[in-house]
Amino acid sequence: MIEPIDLRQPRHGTPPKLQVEQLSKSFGSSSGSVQALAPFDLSVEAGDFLCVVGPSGCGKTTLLNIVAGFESPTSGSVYVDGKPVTGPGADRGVVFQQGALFNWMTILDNVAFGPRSTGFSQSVARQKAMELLELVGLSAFAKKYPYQLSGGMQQRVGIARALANNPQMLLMDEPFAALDQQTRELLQEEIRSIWQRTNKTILWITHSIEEALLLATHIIVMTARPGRTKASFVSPFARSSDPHVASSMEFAAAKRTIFQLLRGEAKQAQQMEEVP
Ligand SMILES: Nc1ncnc2c1ncn2[C@@H]1O[C@H](COP(=O)(O)OP(=O)(O)OP(=O)(O)O)[C@@H](O)[C@H]1O
Repeated sequence: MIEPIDLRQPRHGTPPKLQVEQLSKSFGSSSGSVQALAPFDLSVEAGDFLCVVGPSGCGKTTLLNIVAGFESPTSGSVYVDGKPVTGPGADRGVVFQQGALFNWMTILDNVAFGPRSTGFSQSVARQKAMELLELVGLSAFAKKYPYQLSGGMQQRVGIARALANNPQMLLMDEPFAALDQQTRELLQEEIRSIWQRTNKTILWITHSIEEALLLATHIIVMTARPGRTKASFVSPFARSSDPHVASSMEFAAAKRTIFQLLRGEAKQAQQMEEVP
C-alpha cells in the first residue's frame, strides 16, 4: 500500500539532504512569460529514492535543473545538506535521458572525466572509472567509444559517469525513457541494486507510474503547469524482496491511485495547450 505523506518539511530533526523552499520558476519569452513552477516546498532525506511524476510540461525537468544548479529559481531556495545551491557541484551527479557522453573519448575516459576535473591524476581517475564500469557491468567495453555501444549500455556509462565523483545525490531525468522495455527493466534492477548498495539519495523523474512504484521510497505527483506538489506518498515496493511484487493486488491498487491523480492533471495540461 502507498500511504500519503507530507514531504514539505524535514521528517527528522537534522537538515535533510535536499530542501526546496517556496521554489518557483518563470521563463520569459518574446510571446510573454511561462510560469513553469509555482511556489512549493519539498524535503528529501538522505537515502530516499524520490520519484517525481507529473503531466507533460509541468516543470519536472525545470525542478531537476534547478537542483542540479543549471538553472536559477525565480523565487525561493534550494539547499543540499543545509547549504544553498548556487551552481552545479560534484555533490550532485546528473543523468540525462540520452547518455550525453563525449563521443571523442573512450568509455573509460568518459567516466574518468569527473575525477580528472576534480584534480585526480589520470591513473587514479582511470582506476576509479574502471571500478565503476565494473559496477555497471561494462568493464569489457572500457576502450570502446560511445557510438560502439547500444542505447542501454550508453545509459549505464551515464550512470557510472554520474557516480564517478562519488556524489551523495543522483539527479536522473527520465534516464530510461528512450530504451526498449526489456533493457529498461534490466537497468531498473541495476539502479535499484546500486541504490541499495550505496544508499545514495536519488531524485528521479519519470513518466512511468510503474517505474516510480518499483524504484521509489517516496513519490510526488505534480500538478499541471505551474507545477507544484499535488500529492506525495511513501511507497513500500522498492524495498520488497518479492520478484513478483509488480503483479500484486497492492501494486495494482497503488498504480490506480496515482493514475487517477495524474489523469486529472494531464487533462488540465492538455486544455492549457489547446488555449491559443
Ligand atoms: N528555457 C526555457 N525557456 C522557456 N520556456 C521553458 C524553458 N524550459 C522550460 N520551459 C517551459 O516550462 C514548462 C516546464 O517545462 P519542463 O521541461 O520543466 O516540463 P516537464 O514536466 O519536464 O515536461 P516533460 O514531461 O514533457 O518533459 C514548459 O511549458 C516549457 O515549455
